[in-house]
Amino acid sequence: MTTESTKPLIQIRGLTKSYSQTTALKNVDLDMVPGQIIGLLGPNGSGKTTLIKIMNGLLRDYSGEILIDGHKPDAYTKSIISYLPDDNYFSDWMKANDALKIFEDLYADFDIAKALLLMKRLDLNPNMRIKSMSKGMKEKFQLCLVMSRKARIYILDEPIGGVDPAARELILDIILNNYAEDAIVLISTHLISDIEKIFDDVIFLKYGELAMHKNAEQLRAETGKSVDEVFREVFKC
Ligand SMILES: Nc1ncnc2c1ncn2[C@@H]1O[C@H](COP(=O)(O)OP(=O)(O)OP(=O)(O)O)[C@@H](O)[C@H]1O
Repeated sequence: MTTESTKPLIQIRGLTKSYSQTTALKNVDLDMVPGQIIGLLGPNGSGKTTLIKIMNGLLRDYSGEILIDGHKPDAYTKSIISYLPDDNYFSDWMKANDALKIFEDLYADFDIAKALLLMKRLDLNPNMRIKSMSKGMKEKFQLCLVMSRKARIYILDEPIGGVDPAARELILDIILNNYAEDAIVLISTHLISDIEKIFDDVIFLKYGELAMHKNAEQLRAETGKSVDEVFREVFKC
């Protein structure tokens, strides 16, 4: 029986996306249920960002179907997804405080007090100009914004790529402790060994095709290996 909590919040069927010469996604089927942190893994060019962009309604010319809470990507699905892109989207003139105000205006579910608290934990000054932040500081700041929304789905594209190893643990702790129990957190990353302990499920994409979607604990039990080791075997890296 499908209960409310096991009913997929994200359903993808036969998803295919081509860019002129390249097929970035081929016939991908995926179900994602609430209450899970899911690792979206694959080597460079395997289609992770393409999938994330389609989920966020940023790419529309695909074939197949993607339903998020029963809706094709649209204004409603944007309102329930909190998205951390892998690039910086702020203007040069902005201070952190300005971005906080913009988030407050844009998203009804944004909790500014929470964002300020997370910034304090990460030693970020709200009066700092975003342009003057280092790459790692910008990443931390964007994560504070994104995790301060009470969203049903969080999509984090490389959330710890630019931060130093010492801060990574703190960031993982912030991710783990700041999403609702019935939300989905989808994390795309190359730093598998650093993050895998927080994954419930892992998805492997290989040349745009779904190579695996499995419970991380089950994968480790079946293979006697870490997710990182299995990944290196599958992708020979
Ligand atoms: N705008 C574009 N125009 C043409 N081809 C593209 C475009 N964006 C992506 N591609 C191609 O689609 C494929 C998938 O790219 P995508 O960015 O989705 O991979 P990725 O798994 O996110 O890679 P990475 O780990 O390097 O970020 C690649 O072959 C890439 O060259």
